Amino acid sequence: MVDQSEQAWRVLSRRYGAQLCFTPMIHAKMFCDERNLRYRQEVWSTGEGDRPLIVQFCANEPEALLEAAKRVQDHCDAIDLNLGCPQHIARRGRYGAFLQDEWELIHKLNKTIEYARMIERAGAQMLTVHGRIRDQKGHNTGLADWEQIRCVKEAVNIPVIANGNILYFEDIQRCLEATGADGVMSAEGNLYNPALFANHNLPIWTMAQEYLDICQTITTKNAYIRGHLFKILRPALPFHADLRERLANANYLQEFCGLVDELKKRIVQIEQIDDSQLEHGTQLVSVPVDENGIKQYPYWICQPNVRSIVNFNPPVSNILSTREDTSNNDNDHSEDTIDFSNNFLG
Ligand SMILES: Cc1cc2nc3c(=O)[nH]c(=O)nc-3n(C[C@H](O)[C@H](O)[C@H](O)COP(=O)(O)O)c2cc1C
Repeated sequence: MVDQSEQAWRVLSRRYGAQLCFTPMIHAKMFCDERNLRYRQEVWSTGEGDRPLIVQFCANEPEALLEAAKRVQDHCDAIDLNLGCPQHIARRGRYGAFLQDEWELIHKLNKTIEYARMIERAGAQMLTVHGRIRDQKGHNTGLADWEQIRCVKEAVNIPVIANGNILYFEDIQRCLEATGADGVMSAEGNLYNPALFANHNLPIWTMAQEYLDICQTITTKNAYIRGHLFKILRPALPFHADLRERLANANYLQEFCGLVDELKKRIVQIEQIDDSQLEHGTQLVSVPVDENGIKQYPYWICQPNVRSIVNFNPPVSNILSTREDTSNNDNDHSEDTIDFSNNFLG
């Protein structure tokens, strides 16, 4: 995840059950540019315990992809090519989901032809499929279509990782059963509750403090930290606008730590919470569920952001895409939907 699956976040996510992590998407050409070492330092760091790790690149020149891959090959377990980013910047840069229009180029990049099967024949050893089309972003995100992922899984022989709609721990098993996939990937679900894979719902301050502790030992950009804290603390921030403001302006690790402590102090006092009971991940046994299947956690517990489900518009039939980058506020829906399912299903 761009700006969000940095080393410190991966350490946290692995502690809570993530068994395989991806780096943020890295621009292969910029990564290899000796005049842009700053970019390389910003987007790439790893260390002990950060395996298995997949490094994701975006590229439209085979040579750049190869060179970038060679630079990291001793520090990771696989290289992933982004074929899913639907943002403006990807269109301008001719990468991500816009390579869907450039099969010749994909063929060159992967030595294959014919999308899912093509990618398999190319020598890809694993395929991660996000069951949304390119236009499903921003307010139109909606639900991912697991049926389409199942079709891809049936069409290829390499392991398939299913992606999309993982809000709760139970969704992992549901998704595995619905798609027949070999694994499940979560992006947004993980950002709002990094303990998703461990079936824990910790207080937001416990999770935030643990992440900040990791950042004490792994240098992490303030912008990344701010982004993560906004998501972890999200359910409580509307009630503490002053802390939201402090978070927006914080520039030192100590400031981040201070505001998380303050938030905790306030909530524990207001809600009369016995924090000692909660530190190690309480299973909230009976959480009410609304008519859309959304669990009604207290606002101080890590929980998914359900924006995309609430605004769900049924997607057109036969959809399929790879992954989407929702990190930018890109609300351009002017493009036509492109249906690749027939190519996948053969
Ligand atoms: C903040 C953010 C950054 C993302 N960055 C990337 C990226 O760098 N590469 C990629 O393939 N997908 C990226 N995605 C898309 C996710 O990998 C995933 O396909 C999408 O969010 C749907 O999965 P989810 O429902 O679990 O969030 C990003 C998503 C988010 C929320």
